[in-house]
Amino acid sequence: MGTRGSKLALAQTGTVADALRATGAEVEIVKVTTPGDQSSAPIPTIGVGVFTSALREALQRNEVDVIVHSYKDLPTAPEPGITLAAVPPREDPRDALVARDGLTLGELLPGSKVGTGSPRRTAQLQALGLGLEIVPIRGNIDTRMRKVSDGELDAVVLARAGLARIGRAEAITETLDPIQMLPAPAQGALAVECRAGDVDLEQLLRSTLDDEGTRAAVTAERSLLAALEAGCSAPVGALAEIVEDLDAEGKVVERISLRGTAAAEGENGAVDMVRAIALADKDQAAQLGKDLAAELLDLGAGALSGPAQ
Ligand SMILES: NCc1[nH]cc(CCC(=O)O)c1CC(=O)O
Repeated sequence: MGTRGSKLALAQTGTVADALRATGAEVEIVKVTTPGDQSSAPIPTIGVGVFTSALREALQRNEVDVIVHSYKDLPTAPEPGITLAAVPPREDPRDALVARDGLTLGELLPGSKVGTGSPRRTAQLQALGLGLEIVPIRGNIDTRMRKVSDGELDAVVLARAGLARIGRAEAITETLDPIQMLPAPAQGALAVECRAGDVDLEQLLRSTLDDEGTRAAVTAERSLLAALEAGCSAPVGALAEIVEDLDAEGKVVERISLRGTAAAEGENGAVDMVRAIALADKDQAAQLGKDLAAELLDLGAGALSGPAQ
């Protein structure tokens, strides 16, 4: 099983390995270095797939048989020769604030320095109108949090799932409500891949690890992202949830509710975030994402150009 060497990647891969070992399978973990780990340039500059393509190459070269990614780091285009074998149950998808002195977002004074390297988080933080100063940062989770404990920043925004997986959830001072901050498409979910054609392994991975509800939710979110033709660094947020609804006969059925947000040009060229929500049957996840993307485009999403939005 191939993994990046970061604490987060090792924790994620370890969870998947343990689930497989519980079925009696023998698993060996192999570390693969990716250009995303070696460069400290901003992600929007070095491009989508920096964390994932080296792992996929190791898989294609038969150096490893299974790879585990943070699903949100995967490009939206499918990779020939590689199969998404399983999407395990998702962690809490929300973003989290790690602030000094236990502060929440609303308690941060105007001019407070909040660190994030994500255009999506930047745009949504600015849209809150709190007068926060957004400071671009990169590095692993520990490096980012250290900027708060060192006093260089007042707060950082990180994925709750990443903090939970490396055992640092206690540092969270506020879990951000999706009404304020929609997470990245597929945030908190893992993608487990193997070579297409490795059918026995694919079957084992799917039956052991796959979660149908998570798969439907991330399918909707990523279909929205793909339809907006945005990479992982673009300010697109999406969150799908499986909800109970009543059908025409009054019977309880499960549907998918999808919320999305994307950047649009506001007054005087400012970045505005437009938002929309839609509901569909669970087997319509991909179409739901496309429909919501169309609605966001109608509202003005995508009016801005350039790669690093
Ligand atoms: N882009 C980096 C990245 N990729 C996955 C996670 C966290 C885990 C997840 O979202 O599943 C993170 C760190 C973060 O956004 O705080």
